[in-house]
Amino acid sequence: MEVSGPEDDPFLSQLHQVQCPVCQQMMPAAHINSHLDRCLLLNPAGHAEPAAGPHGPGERPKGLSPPGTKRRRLSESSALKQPATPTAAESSEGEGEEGDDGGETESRESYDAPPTPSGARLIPDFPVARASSPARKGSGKRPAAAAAVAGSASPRSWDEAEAPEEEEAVGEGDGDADAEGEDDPGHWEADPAAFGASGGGRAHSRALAAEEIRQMLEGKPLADKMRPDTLQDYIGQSRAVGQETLLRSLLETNEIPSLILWGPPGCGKTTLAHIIANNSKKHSIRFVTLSATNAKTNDVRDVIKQAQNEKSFFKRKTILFIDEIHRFNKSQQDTFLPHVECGTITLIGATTENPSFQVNAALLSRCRVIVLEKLPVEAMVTILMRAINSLGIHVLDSSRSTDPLSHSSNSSSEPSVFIEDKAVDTLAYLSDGDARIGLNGLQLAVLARLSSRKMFCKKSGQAYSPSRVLITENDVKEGLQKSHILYDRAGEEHYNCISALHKSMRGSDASASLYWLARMLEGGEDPLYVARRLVRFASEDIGLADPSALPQAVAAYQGCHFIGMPECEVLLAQCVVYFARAPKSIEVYSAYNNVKACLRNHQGPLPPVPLHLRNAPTRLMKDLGYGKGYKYNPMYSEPVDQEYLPEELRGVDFFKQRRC
Ligand SMILES: Nc1ncnc2c1ncn2[C@@H]1O[C@H](COP(=O)(O)OP(=O)(O)OP(=O)(O)O)[C@@H](O)[C@H]1O
Repeated sequence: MEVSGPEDDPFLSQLHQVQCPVCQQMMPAAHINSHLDRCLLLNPAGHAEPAAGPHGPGERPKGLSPPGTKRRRLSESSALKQPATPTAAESSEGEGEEGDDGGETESRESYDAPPTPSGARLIPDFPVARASSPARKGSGKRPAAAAAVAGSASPRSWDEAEAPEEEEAVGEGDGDADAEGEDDPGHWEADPAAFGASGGGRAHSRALAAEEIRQMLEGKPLADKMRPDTLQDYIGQSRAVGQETLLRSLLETNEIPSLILWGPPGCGKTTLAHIIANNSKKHSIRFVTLSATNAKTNDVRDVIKQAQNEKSFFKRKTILFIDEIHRFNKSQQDTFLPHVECGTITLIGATTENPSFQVNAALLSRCRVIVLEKLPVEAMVTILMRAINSLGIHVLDSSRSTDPLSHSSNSSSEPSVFIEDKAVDTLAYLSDGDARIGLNGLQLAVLARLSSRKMFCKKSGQAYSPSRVLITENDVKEGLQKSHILYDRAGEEHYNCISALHKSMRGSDASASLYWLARMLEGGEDPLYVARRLVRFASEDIGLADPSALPQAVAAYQGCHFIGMPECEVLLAQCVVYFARAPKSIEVYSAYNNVKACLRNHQGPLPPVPLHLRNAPTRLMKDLGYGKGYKYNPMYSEPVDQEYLPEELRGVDFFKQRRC
């Protein structure tokens, strides 16, 4: 059961037109959130010229464009170099195909037309530092529409400047990361002023020295540092928590129902729980975090006991967040059931697996399932830009010839670290909707670049000057390769690699099989996807040549399910090598295919089941001749001469050849 809003209905979307509060362009309501994400990139302070008027909707009157300023073209960033892959297509699905409010004369076109791969993101002229993030502040008030970036326009504030209390975390897990912060020597929280929702704060144009940036990036992963605390900074996911969704109203009135957050890795499940935690603490609700990867049933019982005490003595509610809830087995999940039922705890579970299969049906029926989607490229760009701005890194228009490194000014107010716009786009694209990969890839790319520069200066005896450093597209690709092997989990690579694995096992090449397995797992492939393929392989390619292959594959699947990555990788490796070395037989597989072909090619009605093979549980059936003449094999010491196929198929042997 997905929480949905009117924007989910394509028909209503057509009827219900809304106006963008930033650029004034009219568009279907369903597109407003994704449009705003991007429109605000162009008009961070809400200074867009009205699009309607004598020039038509979305058309900018000539001359209104600020001199020397190019507007970022959304469609271009989403087109991103590999437009044909399923990932690219998927990314844009559901988020609307609209471009921005456009610049010059093509705005209307870019709203409707498919993305064009030609242009780079347009950014301000070098070296003038300007922000590109919608979430930055610095220009005084946050534009009213900015709230809608995350689908929020509620007057009720979710981001009152209040330092969140630490979450109560039992065991280790994502929830712990937040609690670690204070003690972490490399700790740095993303400057909330740099992208907060209430105006003021660090201006994007603040120039930071390379060394300063390097120090900020050390320590915790950038993804953790950038985890938003408020719904306003929660990018995308408008179908789940956008304006006018039921969930959003419930959250805003602090009526948190029990929830199952279902979505792919890095799409914001834990982040949404973290935002709910921040908010609930303001209302004196306890928020306890457990990770099903390491929590025991006793931990759950302890939490429930404490929740009961809090409820009866202090009338205090408890929200229990369980990350990776699918890792709990059914009986562990049963532990929650009565307590969710009677309201002792409000359960929020996060899972990457389909809850219909992985969550107890009784528990599921007491929770609202919120489906979070893979983040589209545009949302990824917004998230990356938020990090880039808060780090004080400046985006460089790579189509321009000016070389920032050769710029001679030594003014300390000028930015010293730049990133190519196409590097941001590439990172957004290759992250495949996983913000963690994108942010951590960015962190590695910048750190690697800054560190190599420092090393170079040290080796060459030059004084290390935190002058200009440019992060290129290649740097981010390398960064991604280090943090995450380039692997398109939803696109062609996914199918290419699984096919290569299957063929290597079929060809009995254990070494190559391991290679393809590692390529997928290191690239972030779901181990259960690989395990499912192994189950299939066990029957299709090994079959009766080694009947123990199938139980092995099923065991590997279950093992992966129990322990998850990275521990389960060795289970898969063992199974893959076993299969590569196993004798192969396609006897059953091809015979079964022959039968299917026979059925498919059959002309006319299928032949009836021979009477002697029919069961005869009633007298009437017996009278009709059901079961008559059937020879019960165990009663015969000799082989029984009896027909089992319909009359017209007599003599067909599906193991020998296709006869139909
Ligand atoms: N919608 C979002 N808006 C802004 N930042 C996001 C969003 N989603 C994810 N992030 C960033 O990505 C990081 C990882 O996201 P998060 O931990 O919420 O993913 P997840 O869906 O819980 O993934 P997993 O299933 O792997 O645990 C966060 O720390 C945050 O910085």
